[in-house]
Amino acid sequence: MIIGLTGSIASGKSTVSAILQKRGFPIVDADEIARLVVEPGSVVLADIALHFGEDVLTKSGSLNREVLGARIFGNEEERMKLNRIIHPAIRKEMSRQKEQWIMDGANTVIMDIPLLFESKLQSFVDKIIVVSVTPDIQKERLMKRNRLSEEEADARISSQLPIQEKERLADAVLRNNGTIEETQQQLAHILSEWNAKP
Ligand SMILES: CC(C)(COP(=O)(O)OP(=O)(O)OC[C@H]1O[C@@H](n2cnc3c(N)ncnc32)[C@H](O)[C@@H]1O)[C@@H](O)C(=O)NCCC(=O)NCCS
Ligand SMILES: Nc1ncnc2c1ncn2[C@@H]1O[C@H](COP(=O)(O)OP(=O)(O)OP(=O)(O)O)[C@@H](O)[C@H]1O
Repeated sequence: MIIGLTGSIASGKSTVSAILQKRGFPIVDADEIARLVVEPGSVVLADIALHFGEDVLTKSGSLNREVLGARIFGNEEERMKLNRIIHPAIRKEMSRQKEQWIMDGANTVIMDIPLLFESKLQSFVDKIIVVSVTPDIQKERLMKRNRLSEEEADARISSQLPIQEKERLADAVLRNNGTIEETQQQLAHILSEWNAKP
């Protein structure tokens, strides 16, 4: 079974994915792949520099994530431009890793994809878990983790589908407002209902 793990920015996907990894589930992580495909020397990074200018690169030639983030969050045209450049490479590598895990005999593969609904990737997966938080907690955790102002946090949150919409499209919703232990319990319940084993 392929389980899609999604949610909103800073709702707790990586936290849940770390719990799953500890329990032995193989993880395909779209954020990690997004970093892999822009490594110095890659075609995708060259393409980004061509379309966004050399100032999105650091002196050593790697991607300056802070600069590019500030350019795309809050500017829909720029964000779509980046998505068009980087998403095909991310999708290709996600499929490759998934196939590899299946060939290696995994029963269940977890695909952690923040933009699963926005990018219409539902057909990649059999079941979808949405990790959800209330808007206040989400903003607070995002501002703290990324050291963002309220305005910057709002720009990132509003670049994605509203969390309520994602909840409606989910097979299961994990409410990550409380402690990690509470989240862990909800997760165990979902996995046992689906009989999902690594
Ligand atoms: C703009 C970049 C360089 C900013 O890097 P930064 O280290 O600040 O953020 P990071 O990559 O850790 O992403 C954090 C979260 O932001 C959200 N996010 C990232 N990219 C996007 C996007 N294009 N649209 C909407 N939300 C996004 C996701 O929820 C993600 O989990 C980076 O996010 C990026 O390369 N984005 C494009 C790739 C992408 O769409 N990634 C999302 C998963 S496919
Ligand atoms: N139940 C919880 N209690 C307290 N803090 C939490 C909880 N769950 C997650 N956090 C914290 O909230 C922040 C966001 O969580 P996490 O990074 O897992 O979200 P994410 O959905 O993966 O984010 P992104 O979309 O940006 O990749 C992190 O700093 C994390 O440590």
